[in-house]
Formats: sequence, C-alpha cells, structure tokens
Amino acid sequence: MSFNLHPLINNGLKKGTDSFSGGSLHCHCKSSPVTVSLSSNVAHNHACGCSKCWKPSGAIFSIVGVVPRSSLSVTSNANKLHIVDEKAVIQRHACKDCGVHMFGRIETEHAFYGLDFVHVELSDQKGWQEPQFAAFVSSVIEQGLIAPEQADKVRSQLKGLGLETYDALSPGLMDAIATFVAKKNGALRESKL
Ligand SMILES: N[C@@H](CCC(=O)N[C@@H](CSCO)C(=O)NCC(=O)O)C(=O)O
Ligand SMILES: [Zn+2]
Ligand SMILES: [Zn+2]
Repeated sequence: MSFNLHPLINNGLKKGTDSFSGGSLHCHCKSSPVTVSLSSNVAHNHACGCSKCWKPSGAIFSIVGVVPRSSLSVTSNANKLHIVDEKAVIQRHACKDCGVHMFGRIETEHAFYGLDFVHVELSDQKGWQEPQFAAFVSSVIEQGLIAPEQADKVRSQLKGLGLETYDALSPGLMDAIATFVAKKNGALRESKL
C-alpha cells in the first residue's frame, strides 16, 4: 500500500528546468480565480507535513517553495484573499471562496524575511524546481493523517522518491535560522563569520 503523499510526487519527481524563470498561480475557483504572478523559479522547494501548510484534498503533504517577495504580485481578485492565521510566523494569504493558499509572507524579524512561500501545483507551467527534501514528517501524525506506526512507511516512500526526510526543516535551513538567532542574541558576532 502506498500513501497519497501529494499528486506532484506520487508518481515520481519531475525535474525542474534551470532556465525556468517563473509563471503564474491560480486558485481553485472556477469563476473569478485569484491569480499570482511569480517572476522567478522557486527555491528550497519541499514536501511539508506541518499542519499549517496548504495541502490539496487527500494529500498528506504540502509541496511548498520560496520566492523573493519582490518576485510576487497578485494579478487578479486580490479582494478574495484573507490571512488564515494572523499570529503565525508565515502569514498565509488564502482565497476566501476555495480555501487555497496563494502565498505565505513573513512580516516579522526572521531568517526567512523577504521570502514568500508558494505552491507550484497551482501553476499550469512546467519547469518549477522539483522538491528537494521532506520536512516535518512526524507532524502528519499530529493531524491524524497517518497512524504513528505508519510513519516509517511514509519515510520509506519519500526516500524511494529521492527525498531525504526530516522532522523539522532540512539541516541547511535549520542552520540558517539558528545563525540568524545567534546573531540577534549576540551569541555569534559578525566577526566570527
Ligand atoms: N508540528 C508543527 C510544526 C509546524 C512548523 O513549525 N512549520 C514550519 C514549516 S512551514 C514550511 O516549511 C514553520 O516554519 N512554520 C511557521 C508557520 O507556519 O507560521 C505543526 O505541524 O503545526
Ligand atoms: Zn479561490
Ligand atoms: Zn509547513
């Protein structure tokens, strides 16, 4: 038995195109969809099992990557967007009608300030960076999406696709967050870098 991880990866990863430089995203509304234009490819694209990232119906993971916020503009029906949770670090702007998250933005002092979180499955274009790893795998248990004893099967399925699995973000991204915190609290002086 295999899990419905996410439609973009269930049948294998489709490699992105290095020269690809962006495209548009649209929500699931049949009429008056919210559209967003991205003028760059995504980076750090990953499968995320956390409870806050938007997942298509039936999938146990989200696929989410980042673009510079300067690369993102809402091109239609911006009036349909609302912020799902104002208190979250990542403020996810979702369509009020279909619930799809169009982008997540950080407005506080944070290692990832300046980056917006987006879901490339909302695009009809091909060439987006393929997922690089799977994050917050154990979080899918919290949401009742799998039983605890199925977690290692989920990890095997992800590894079989070539995705390393973590229960936080990847080490590189966790190091970036820790470095930001260490600089902020004075534990790491600029001169050490
Ligand atoms: N177990 C929790 C983990 C949630 C979590 O920390 N998610 C990360 C990754 S989201 C994109 O990769 C995060 O940075 N969250 C901040 C936010 O969502 O605002 C759970 O599942 O909820
Ligand atoms: Zn919609
Ligand atoms: Zn997430």
